[in-house]
Amino acid sequence: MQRLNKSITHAVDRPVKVMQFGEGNFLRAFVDYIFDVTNEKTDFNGGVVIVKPIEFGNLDRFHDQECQYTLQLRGYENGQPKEITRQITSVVDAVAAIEDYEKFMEYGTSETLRFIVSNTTEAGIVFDATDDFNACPPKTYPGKLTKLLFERYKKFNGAADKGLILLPCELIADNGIELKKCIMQFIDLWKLEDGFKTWVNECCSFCPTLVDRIVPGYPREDAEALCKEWGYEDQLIDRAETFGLWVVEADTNITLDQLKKELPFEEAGLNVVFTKDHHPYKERKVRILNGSHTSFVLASFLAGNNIVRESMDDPTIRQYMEETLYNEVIPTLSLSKEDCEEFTKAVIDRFLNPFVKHQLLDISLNSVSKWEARCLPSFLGYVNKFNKLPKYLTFSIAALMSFYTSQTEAEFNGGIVLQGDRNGEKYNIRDDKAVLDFFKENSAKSAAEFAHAYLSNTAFFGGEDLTKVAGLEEAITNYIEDIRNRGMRAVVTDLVNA
Ligand SMILES: NC(=O)c1ccc[n+]([C@@H]2O[C@H](COP(=O)([O-])OP(=O)(O)OC[C@H]3O[C@@H](n4cnc5c(N)ncnc54)[C@H](O)[C@@H]3O)[C@@H](O)[C@H]2O)c1
Ligand SMILES: O=P(O)(O)OC[C@@H](O)[C@@H](O)[C@H](O)[C@H](O)CO
Repeated sequence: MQRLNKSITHAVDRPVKVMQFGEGNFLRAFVDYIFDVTNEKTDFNGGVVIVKPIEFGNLDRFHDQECQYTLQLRGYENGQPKEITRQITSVVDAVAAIEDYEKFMEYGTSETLRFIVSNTTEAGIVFDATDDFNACPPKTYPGKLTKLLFERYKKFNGAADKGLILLPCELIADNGIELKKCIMQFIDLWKLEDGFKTWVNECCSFCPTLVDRIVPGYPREDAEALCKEWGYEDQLIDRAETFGLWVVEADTNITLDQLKKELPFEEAGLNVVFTKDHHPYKERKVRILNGSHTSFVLASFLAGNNIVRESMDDPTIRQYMEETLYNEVIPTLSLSKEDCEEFTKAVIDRFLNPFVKHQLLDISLNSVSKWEARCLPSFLGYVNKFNKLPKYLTFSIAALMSFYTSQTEAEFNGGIVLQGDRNGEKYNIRDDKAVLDFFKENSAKSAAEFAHAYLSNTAFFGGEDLTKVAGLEEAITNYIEDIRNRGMRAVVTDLVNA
């Protein structure tokens, strides 16, 4: 069978206007789709060049099919099933920042470039004082970007119209502001000239954004049948839900009107909100949708489920999930109860999407930092507001600790994971090395010692010592002991019935 290529998709040659750091499933199902539709429906006419920002992995799959790929969006809209299968042609090239450094810089300093998007996971936007300006490229994402901007500033003699608009998609708080902060730190560390600092400050826009689309990615089970049906081979098939929302905040260097004009997403009929304040959208999404994932997924997995949809069909987990959101998360949010309840209802419908097989183990990646970012604010908000422990959010800590229980290391995708045991079946626990080392060392201890070690580890809870929360250590100790003795299914069933 022929490999997908430009002659099949009839891709049009377009100038590179967008540079995208990250080649993962999410950006391809979201940002590249958005630019693809915008190219079709408006005169935007911009290509995306994908940059692989880290050493890991290679871009052969992209080059083998001239960066073309098929995206399948599936879900329900107004009670009716909806499916969009679309050949994405917006990506015009893919380069590795390390291996293809010169080409990467060529794109970075091209006349036509105007936007930078990124999704480098929660680990990407960091300042590291050991990063080196003279390295080609510097090792961190913000370090690479600082050097790229500097080369651009030099090449165009600081021309104001050669500044860039940065649209980071990472799910961290104030992603645009954090990214700019890191760049400013690198400018100071590397003693780059004042004119450059002024150019970055005045001619580049760092727009915080919030993204929302559930992307399970490559459909392993169906890929062969799909390729047969389409009549071509595609190693980059991507699958996601039909729902998608991008909230983009204008920074002070650009007006909302100019941003809308430069990014004609509204004209293209896309669900993009341009706003002066993205915070309410972010709080609602991260605390309700992501917080819900992080609080029920580990318990659900240990209770025997494998995907989100199956968890929603499990009455015990469904009740766990709904009571967490309605009784414990929503009362801690700043938006109105009505607004939050409407959003929650929509999230439940999205979790029920029969076409999306979202693996619990995929969501479980890096759960310790996710609990801190997505659940801790609701947990502490509830304790402060009601002066008691929230039943389910408290239990979710014990579920996380049970899921992370292991002394066995294994190799996975070139890295080290811990191997958990679900009734004799092995599963991978994937997180930062320091987190895995902690659980390897502590998870075999008595329930009381394990609970004390975890809750008092302030690095896991934004500097908070959770042993100071009245009754928490005892509650977690009891849950852990109970789960060890009777298994997750029995304990979680009793929990929802209590
Ligand atoms: N999958 C979803 O449903 C979904 C939805 C919304 C947001 N997200 C966000 O997307 C991210 C994961 O993306 P994905 O699902 O496409 O996974 P992925 O593993 O396919 O992609 C991750 C990307 O991040 C890059 N990366 C990883 N560590 C990095 C580092 N330290 N510095 C620079 N780049 C780094 C990788 O090169 C890769 O391009 C997560 O941060 C998640 O919050 C995912
Ligand atoms: O992608 P992660 O690993 O950061 O988090 C897992 C899920 O909560 C997440 O992917 C959601 O499905 C997504 O954020 C929805 O927009």
